[in-house]
Amino acid sequence: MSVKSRIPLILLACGSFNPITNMHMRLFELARDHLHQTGRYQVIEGIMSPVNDDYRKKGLVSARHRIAMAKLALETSDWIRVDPWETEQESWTETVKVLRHHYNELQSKKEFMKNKQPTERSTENFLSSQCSALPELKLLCGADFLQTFQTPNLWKKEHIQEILEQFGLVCISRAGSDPAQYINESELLTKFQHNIFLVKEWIQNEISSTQIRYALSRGLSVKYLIPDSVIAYIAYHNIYTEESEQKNEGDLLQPLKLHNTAM
Ligand SMILES: Nc1ncnc2c1ncn2[C@@H]1O[C@H](COP(=O)(O)OP(=O)(O)OP(=O)(O)O)[C@@H](O)[C@H]1O
Ligand SMILES: NC(=O)c1ccc[n+]([C@@H]2O[C@H](COP(=O)(O)O)[C@@H](O)[C@H]2O)c1
Ligand SMILES: [Zn+2]
Repeated sequence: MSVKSRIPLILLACGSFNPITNMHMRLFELARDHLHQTGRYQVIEGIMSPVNDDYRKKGLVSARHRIAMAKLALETSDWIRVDPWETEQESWTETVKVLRHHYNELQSKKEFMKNKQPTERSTENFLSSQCSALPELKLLCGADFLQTFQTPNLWKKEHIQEILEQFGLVCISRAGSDPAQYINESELLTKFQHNIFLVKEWIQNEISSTQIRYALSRGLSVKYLIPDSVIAYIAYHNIYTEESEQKNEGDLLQPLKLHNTAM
């Protein structure tokens, strides 16, 4: 299959990014390599969508800062961008609705670009009149994210189904998580496994935002784990403190509040 006849594809990663780490950016690079190696896809854009403040996760600092840090970190990427839409909504948005939003955006852009000249931007090029099909939009995540599908009251079954059936998932391995096992254990995931790309990261790396926040709060170095520009931003605004770590302490995650019918 020539590069031109490949299916254009956009990767969307949803998460706290509190703060963004080098591994968050690696997820995109790993997923793109894997999809290109299938010979069927051409990855044209990566979108990082930080979660709304109303998600209520412990230690979640303001979206304004999380967005600013992600923008700084992604300055050196020519294909991954941060999208603030989720953070601009009045409350937390279910992930399937974030996917729907971005897909609708693509459709509107396509309509707009119909008779326009191609520009230097990759996505707009694909949306111009030369290409009839819309790009596919897939949710990008780490293996622990896939595991959360099993948590009672966290996800609606019909949402998991829509994510898998209408969009698809690209899942990067993570130490301590066995995505193949989660698929086997779930009838729904097994049914749609043709739409789940499992990507093995051979250079295992257990950077996590939580560990970064802990290190920072103890005054330890996080250099080479997150970009220098992000380290400088955190220091300048004194973002991660003992106080910020107490935020939402004891609170229930918004999806659990919304989906727990027993409450
Ligand atoms: N080291 C890693 N390996 C694989 N996937 C990762 C890794 N770190 C983060 N991810 C993935 O990145 C996405 C966003 O994750 P998130 O913002 O929760 O980061 P995190 O490092 O897991 O933070 P926290 O420690 O606060 O949970 C999720 O899909 C998560 O699985
Ligand atoms: N039902 C849902 O749509 C649902 C439930 C739990 C988490 N999520 C999303 O998954 C991501 C999880 O991020 P964290 O791993 O940082 O908690 C967030 O973007 C959150 O909005 C979605
Ligand atoms: Zn996480």
